[in-house]
Amino acid sequence: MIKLGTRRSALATAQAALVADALRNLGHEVDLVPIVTTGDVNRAPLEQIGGTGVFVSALRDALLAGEIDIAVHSLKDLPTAPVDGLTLGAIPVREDPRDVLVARDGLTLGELQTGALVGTGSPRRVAQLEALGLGLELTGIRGNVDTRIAMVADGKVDAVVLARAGLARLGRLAEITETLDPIQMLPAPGQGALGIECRSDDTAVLAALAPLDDPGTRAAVTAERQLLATLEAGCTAPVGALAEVVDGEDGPELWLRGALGEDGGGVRRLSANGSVDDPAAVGRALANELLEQT
Ligand SMILES: NCc1[nH]cc(CCC(=O)O)c1CC(=O)O
Repeated sequence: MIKLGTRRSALATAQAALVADALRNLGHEVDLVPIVTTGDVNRAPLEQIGGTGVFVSALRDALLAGEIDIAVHSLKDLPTAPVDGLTLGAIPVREDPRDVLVARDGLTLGELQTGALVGTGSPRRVAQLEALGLGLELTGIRGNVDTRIAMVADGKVDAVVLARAGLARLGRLAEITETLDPIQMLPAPGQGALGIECRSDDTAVLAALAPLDDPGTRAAVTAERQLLATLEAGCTAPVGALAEVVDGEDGPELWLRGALGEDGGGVRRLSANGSVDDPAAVGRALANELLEQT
């Protein structure tokens, strides 16, 4: 019996169900264990209560205490610092990593008028939206995906920016009015990917998780997360990153794009290629290049 810990939000529940089903299809018995985190109870802005890491620590505590055997995380919410005794046993194939616009009347970003109110609490999204110079009015919002979409329907904002992957997992792709090109809006490091965490010494669970791992996704998100770690940006800082395994002249290569919000507004963007066998090196190199430009 594998005990899978999950938060109660619709997105966390959907993601836990995906992993539970995959494990059951492989013949494992899975028990879902609900976990409540500070971020679910306290509605204050995330920056005030410790960033998106607050969603993660309760799950990690339960893992280390043996109350659960695996935790399913949105990789973009998982702090980059390793935790003693825990490891990512599997990183499954990722969903479309891009951000999307959900706007009133089917509008796209380019169709929103100057002064249109766009809801997002993410410094990464704010930095990149402002850099487009569209004169949009940005307002910090928090809440789950349903709440954010409801703010558009209720006329509280003209649009919100969300991760496409979340909408896909909640069956709400029909709400999207535009999928944003990463040239304008680089997603968060790890966006669209799940990280399945377990105890490093739990050989039975590690063996159960191994078939769920996708090496290409693991390489891509390793590069993105190393870029973030090297920038020492933490999870609420304005960093965008997107890596892909592409066919190079001498076989597969890792292609990484990075975006860094600057203090005075504006966004610095760079990209790098490197070996699929050392994705962290690609992330580190690109981070250093971005820092050199400051
Ligand atoms: N920060 C909340 C969060 N964490 C993961 C997702 C979406 C799913 C994913 O990116 O894997 C979302 C919602 C959003 O940003 O729209």
